[in-house]
Amino acid sequence: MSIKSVSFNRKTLNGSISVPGDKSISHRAVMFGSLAKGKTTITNFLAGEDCLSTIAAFEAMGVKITRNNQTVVVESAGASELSEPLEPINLGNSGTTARLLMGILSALPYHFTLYGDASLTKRPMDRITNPLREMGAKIDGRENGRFLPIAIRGGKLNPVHYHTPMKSAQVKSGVLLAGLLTDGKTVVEEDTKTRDHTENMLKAFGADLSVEGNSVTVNGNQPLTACDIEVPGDISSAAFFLVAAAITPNSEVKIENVGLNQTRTGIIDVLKLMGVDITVEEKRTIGGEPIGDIIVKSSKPAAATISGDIIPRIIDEIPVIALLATQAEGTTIIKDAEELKFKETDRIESVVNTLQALGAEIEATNDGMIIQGNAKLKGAETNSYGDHRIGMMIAIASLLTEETIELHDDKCIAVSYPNFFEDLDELLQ
Ligand SMILES: O=C(O)C1=C[C@@H](OP(=O)(O)O)[C@@H](O)[C@H](O)C1
Ligand SMILES: C=C(OP(=O)(O)O)C(=O)O
Repeated sequence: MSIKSVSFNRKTLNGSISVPGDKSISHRAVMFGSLAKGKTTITNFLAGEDCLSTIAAFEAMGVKITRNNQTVVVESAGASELSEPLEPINLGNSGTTARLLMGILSALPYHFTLYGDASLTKRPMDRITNPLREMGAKIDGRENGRFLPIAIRGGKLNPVHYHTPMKSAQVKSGVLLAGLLTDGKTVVEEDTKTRDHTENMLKAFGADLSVEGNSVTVNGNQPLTACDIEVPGDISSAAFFLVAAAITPNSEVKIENVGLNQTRTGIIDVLKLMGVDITVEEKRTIGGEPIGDIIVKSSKPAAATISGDIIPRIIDEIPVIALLATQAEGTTIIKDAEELKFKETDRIESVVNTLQALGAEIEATNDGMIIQGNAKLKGAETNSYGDHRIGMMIAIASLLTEETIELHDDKCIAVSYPNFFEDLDELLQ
C-alpha cells in the first residue's frame, strides 16, 4: 500500500481550474448509451476507476466502447442485443455501478455474477435486491443477497410502485432501470429528493418518463435512442478546492464549468450558510444539466446546524464540510446523515477518527457528528482506509498544519479524481 507525505510549503490557493467530469453522470452516460441503439459520444467523461468499472461491465456484455482520454464512444445495438458475460463482473469500488447495474441485469435474460473490492463487499445491497425481488427478480448472494458476491438469474419482471425508505439515488435509479426494461409503468416515490441525473438523462435518450414532485414514472420497454452527452465538472470534486480556498488565507479560486443541478448544489448552500465568500455564475445548460463557475475567497466561516432535506444534496461532501467546520467560529452539528455509514467507509467513523487524530474536537453521533470550531490542526499518521473522499479531505487538511501528514493509501483517490494532486498543485501559490 502506498504512503504519501502530504505537506505543502505553499498554503494559499489562487487561480482557476476545471475539475474532472461528474462521476454520477459519467456512469449513467455509459449505461444508457449501452442500452440505446446507435452511437453515443460522451465528452469530458470522468476516467476515474469507478467509471472504468462501468465501461468494463458493458464491454463484457458485448458493447463496443472506445475511450480516448476523456472522450468515450459507445456503440450498441440496444438492450435486447446485449450478450451474456462469460466471466464474473468486477465492480471494483463502485457502489453506483453495483446498484444501477443490478437493476438492469435483473431484467435481461442471462445469468450474471457480480463481485467487488473489499470495501464494496461490505456495503449493503439488500436496499436494491429487496425492491428488485418485489418485481420478480431472481437474486442470490451472501447473507441472502445482502452482500456481494451476488448472482442474478435475469428475466422478465413485473412493474412496481415502490416507495423507497432510503434517501438513495442509487436505489431509485436501480428500480427505474429495471422498470425501463419491463412492460408497464414502474413508479418510484421518495420522501426526500435525491440526485435526479437518471431522470434527466433517460429523457434525453428518449425514454417515456415523467416526474411529479418526488415521484418518477417510467413506461417500460420503450427503446432508447443514442444521444451525445457532454459531462459537466463534478461539484463533489470541486468541493475540496472550494473549502480549501475558504479556510486558507489570501486565497481566491475559480472552478469552471461545474454541474449546478439543484439536487447536487447543497455544498454551495452550506458554504453560504456558514458565511463563506462564494459567487456562482451560471452559464448554460448541457443535456438538461445547468453548469457554471464557482468562485470562493478566504473567509472566516461560522458554525451551522446542517440537517434534513439538504443531506442528500451534500452526502458526498460531508467529509470536507466537517473539515471546514473545524475552522468555523462555534459548534457545527450535522444530523440526519445515517447514510454516511454505507459509503466506501463508515464516513461518520472515518471522518471523526481522522479529524480527531489531526487535533480537532469532534464527536460521532448516531446520524452525524458534532464539530467544535477554531481547531489548530497538527500533523499525524493517517489512513484513507481506501476511501477517496477521506484521502482528499486529509490532503486539504494538510494546508492547515505546520507538520507533515502521512497519508496511507492515497492511491484510492483515483476512484473519482485521478489528477487531484496535480490540480491542487496548480492552485497552490
Ligand atoms: O446515484 C449516484 O450516482 C450516487 C448516489 C449517492 O449514493 P446513494 O444513492 O447511496 O446515496 C452518492 O453517494 C454516490 O456517490 C453517487
Ligand atoms: C459514495 C460514493 O460512491 P459510490 O457509492 O458510487 O461508491 C462516493 O463517490 O463518495
